[in-house]
Amino acid sequence: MAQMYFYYSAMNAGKSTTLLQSSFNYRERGMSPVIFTAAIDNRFGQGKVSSRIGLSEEAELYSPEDNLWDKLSQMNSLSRVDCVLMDECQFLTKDQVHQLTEVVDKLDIPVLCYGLRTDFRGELFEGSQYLLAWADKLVELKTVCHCGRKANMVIRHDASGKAIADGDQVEIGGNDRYVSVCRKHYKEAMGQARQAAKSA
Ligand SMILES: Nc1ncnc2c1ncn2[C@@H]1O[C@H](COP(=O)(O)OP(=O)(O)O)[C@@H](O)[C@H]1O
Ligand SMILES: Cc1cn([C@H]2C[C@H](O)[C@@H](COP(=O)(O)O)O2)c(=O)[nH]c1=O
Ligand SMILES: [Zn+2]
Repeated sequence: MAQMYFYYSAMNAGKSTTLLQSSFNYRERGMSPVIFTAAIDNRFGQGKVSSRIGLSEEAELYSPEDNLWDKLSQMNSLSRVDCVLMDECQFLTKDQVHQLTEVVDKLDIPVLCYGLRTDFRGELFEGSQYLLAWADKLVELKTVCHCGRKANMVIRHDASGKAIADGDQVEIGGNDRYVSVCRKHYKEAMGQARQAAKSA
């Protein structure tokens, strides 16, 4: 029986790298994986999954209004899909996570989802919330804070490099806007950001 996996982490933990490595593993066994990424995240050009260490592959795009069951069942009827690799899964909607469970349960295709657990405010993204609730396997990918602890939180900076405590949940960016840190250093940064906002 196929399963749904959620590989989650803070930013810069190697999610895209791991996804591309899985794709390579499927292909070298003569199998056909399909890669999807969020249309909104166009940091490395649209229709591509790229890792910061230089690997890159073509990807299908998804947007919140897309029905992933319709897309994937149609693709699978034209040519067998052996595995679905989904990047930036924090941007999935609740309905789309449900559609992906249907791909696993009805088509018996493994779905491997990669994404952030929480946003810069420490709140769950919608996609991550339902993946944490419904995936068969939860796998944490780890990265390191500047202090050496596991970095499981993400700080967003403004243009001048100051940590921000509030704002829209979604803002596309990379190392220029975000840094992954441990919970202790996240709390310190948020305390300073709130203090600065009060005295401004
Ligand atoms: N196989 C690996 N070996 C060593 N470092 C890695 C490996 N994969 C990723 N990294 C490190 O992780 C960083 C982030 O990789 P990336 O896949 O872009 O992360 P994410 O998708 O989680 O943001 C890279 O810059 C590199 O420092
Ligand atoms: C923390 C946080 C992140 N985002 C965005 C920033 C990036 O475009 C992606 C995550 O990229 P990754 O390196 O592949 O993990 O998500 C956001 O919109 N809001 C946030 O709070
Ligand atoms: Zn730390």
